[in-house]
Amino acid sequence: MTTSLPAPAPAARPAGEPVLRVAGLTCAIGGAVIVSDVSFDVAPGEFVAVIGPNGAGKTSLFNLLSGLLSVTSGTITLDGADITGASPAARARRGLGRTFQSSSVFAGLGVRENVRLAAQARLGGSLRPWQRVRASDRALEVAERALGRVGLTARGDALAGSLSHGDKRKLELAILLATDPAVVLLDEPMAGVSTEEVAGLTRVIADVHREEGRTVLMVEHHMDVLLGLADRVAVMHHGSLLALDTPARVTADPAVQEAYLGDQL
Ligand SMILES: Nc1ncnc2c1ncn2[C@@H]1O[C@H](COP(=O)(O)OP(=O)(O)OP(=O)(O)O)[C@@H](O)[C@H]1O
Repeated sequence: MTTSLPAPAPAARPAGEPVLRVAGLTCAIGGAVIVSDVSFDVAPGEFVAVIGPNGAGKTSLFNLLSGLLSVTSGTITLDGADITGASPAARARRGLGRTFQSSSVFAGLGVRENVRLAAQARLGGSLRPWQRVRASDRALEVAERALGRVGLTARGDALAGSLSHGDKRKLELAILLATDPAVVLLDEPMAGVSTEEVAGLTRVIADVHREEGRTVLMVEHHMDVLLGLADRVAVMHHGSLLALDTPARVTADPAVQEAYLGDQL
């Protein structure tokens, strides 16, 4: 049984335009500029890695994109629409989804139930009561499909809290996929994952990108994983965008090596 979520509203974005455009993005908090004049475009289906030393502004950039932090100046355009002042929920409805560094899973609920709730919220949020039963059936189908995509079908009945770190990360991804985002922000999806589980999680993320055609932006400290997945790498340093180029060019860039002060890239 296969199903898909309702087709998203037609994009306002003309063909060839970026799916995400960030222009002059700046965020100042209490006199400190934590993101400074960052501009870049992301093409539909592109995989952009976001790297940088600790405190460089990577998570803050994601918080600005997803609406958890307010923009001081600059604009964010998603699929042709200005979302700079939109709420996180409005951005999610427009197709911007994100995972968090810390786990967002309900540990006391079943694995399938966690994903079904996310699908239900997406499908049933604006429905009238008599339409909700149908939405509930469809939410279960969407949940099964998302679990299949991340390889957790067999764990559907398990309590989410009983999963290994790696499987919890897969569950977070399934929860995200159930909301059918066009642009996916992954914030350190490998954090806390055992070395043995990194390869499996990397494959799942690669599939979500290649086979599902989703645009991915990913912050990750596992550099070997990132450089293998990414079309381009954005390097943040002191809140600014230091470089944005192919993995090969970025790793050879003396300014990037300097930013890491000799740390292995
Ligand atoms: N809400 C906030 N209020 C004040 N300062 C903040 C806030 N959020 C982040 N910062 C500061 O902004 C800077 C960038 O932090 P951020 O978490 O974005 O860096 P990062 O590159 O994600 O770091 P890490 O790799 O360690 O997660 C840090 O100096 C941090 O202390």
